[in-house]
Amino acid sequence: MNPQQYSSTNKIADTRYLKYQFYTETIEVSRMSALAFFEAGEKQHKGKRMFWQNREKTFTMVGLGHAHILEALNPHGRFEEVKSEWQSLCRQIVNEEPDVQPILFGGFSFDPLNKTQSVWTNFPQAYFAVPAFQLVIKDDRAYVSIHLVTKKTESFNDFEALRKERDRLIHAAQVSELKKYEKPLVTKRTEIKKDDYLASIRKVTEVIKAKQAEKVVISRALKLDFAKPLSAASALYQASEEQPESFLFGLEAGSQFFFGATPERLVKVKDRQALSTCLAGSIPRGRTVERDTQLGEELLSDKKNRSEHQYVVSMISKVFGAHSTHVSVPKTPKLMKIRDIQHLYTPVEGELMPGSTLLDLVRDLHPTPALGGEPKQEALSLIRQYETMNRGYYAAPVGWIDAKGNGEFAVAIRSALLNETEAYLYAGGGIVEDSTPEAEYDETWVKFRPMLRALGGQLSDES
Ligand SMILES: C=C(O[C@H]1C=CC=C(C(=O)O)[C@@H]1O)C(=O)O
Ligand SMILES: [Mg+2]
Repeated sequence: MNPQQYSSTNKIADTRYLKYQFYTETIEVSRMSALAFFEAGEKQHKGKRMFWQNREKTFTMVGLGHAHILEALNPHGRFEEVKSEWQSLCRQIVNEEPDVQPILFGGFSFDPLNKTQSVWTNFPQAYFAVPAFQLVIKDDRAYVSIHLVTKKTESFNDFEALRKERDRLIHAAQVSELKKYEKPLVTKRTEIKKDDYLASIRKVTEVIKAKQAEKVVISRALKLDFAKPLSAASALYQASEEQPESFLFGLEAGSQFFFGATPERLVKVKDRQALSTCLAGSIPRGRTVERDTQLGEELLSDKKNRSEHQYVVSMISKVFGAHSTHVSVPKTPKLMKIRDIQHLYTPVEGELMPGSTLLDLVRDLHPTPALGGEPKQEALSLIRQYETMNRGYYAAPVGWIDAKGNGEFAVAIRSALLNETEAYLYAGGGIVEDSTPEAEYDETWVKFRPMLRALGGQLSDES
């Protein structure tokens, strides 16, 4: 691979990978179910699997096993660390494949400075991996790649063993019966620190009225207990059934599995074209067409929701202005209608400037005021102060980047952490001057709905 493919302005001299060789081999295979491939790795690769499907369903990636792991330890430089390590590693690619690139998949925690004890024990501040076996389905074609990152110069035997395992996985995925996954049986549903959540909204609203911040996103968690452990494949299946019009992602870290079906793109880069989505401001769907349209119109003209949205548009436009040219931002939001909820939505596009990369955009965008607030640092410190939980990877960037610098990150909302027989679900909302705790509380219930339905935790009077 040509080292110049990456920005030549990367001045961090990284010698860590000079001794490594990064071998890749890709074959085209008959199309198969991505979930069946994920499931085929249940025994050999459990704890080290990844799943991604974009909102448009034109790109699906499944990763099984880790050829290489990148974990960033420095809370202040984690984006840089991942970026420079990935660039260095890509320089060691021995042979370039024409159809698909090796992918680095993973995510970041929402706030590395939040020290609140949490259930996210297996997830470091940044957790990325190059899969040993990578299935990519795009343009109606399927490819399986093997990746081997090694210091050994003679790795013929290792590669032979990987080919055998690849063929086993493909065969298992192609001949497996389509599994019927049962809805899990929920034995208990707990609202975590509901009173603290309501109190935090009151406090934050006061702080906003006192002009110490303009917007702060406050969230809360629900816990579900299951009669028996829920498999990662089954959780993904349920999420895709319930929320097909979203990004679908899953990231395993040992016995824990973070997954979700989010409508929100943080940023995508393809051939140096960058695209982000401003998504903030919400109202439920109506039961009839008339009511639905009426609610949509109400959302479009509601002052509080428009202000929630505008902070996001301004911030994303500003970040795009710093990293790209030809920035386009529609003047007024549209509606994004998904199964349970309607959102205000504004796409932002631009052409990356030389020297700017996808991970630079991720670093500067996260968290947008759709998940953090405005101003960013004040909002983060208010969240640390008033939100009595640790978000872990909820509301943080999860996604992928390939060896050419193309990739996409979603904002990991409408998500849950699966921890054997328990699941933690998260939802929040943008608090502005005229927010009320009751309305925000109701809004979180609507946002919990897709994951609750997927995990069988909805009450019988909820749909
Ligand atoms: C924080 C969440 O949603 C964000 C994204 C869209 C709309 C939002 C809102 O209207 O408050 C939130 O900013 C969540 O789903 O947990
Ligand atoms: Mg809102």
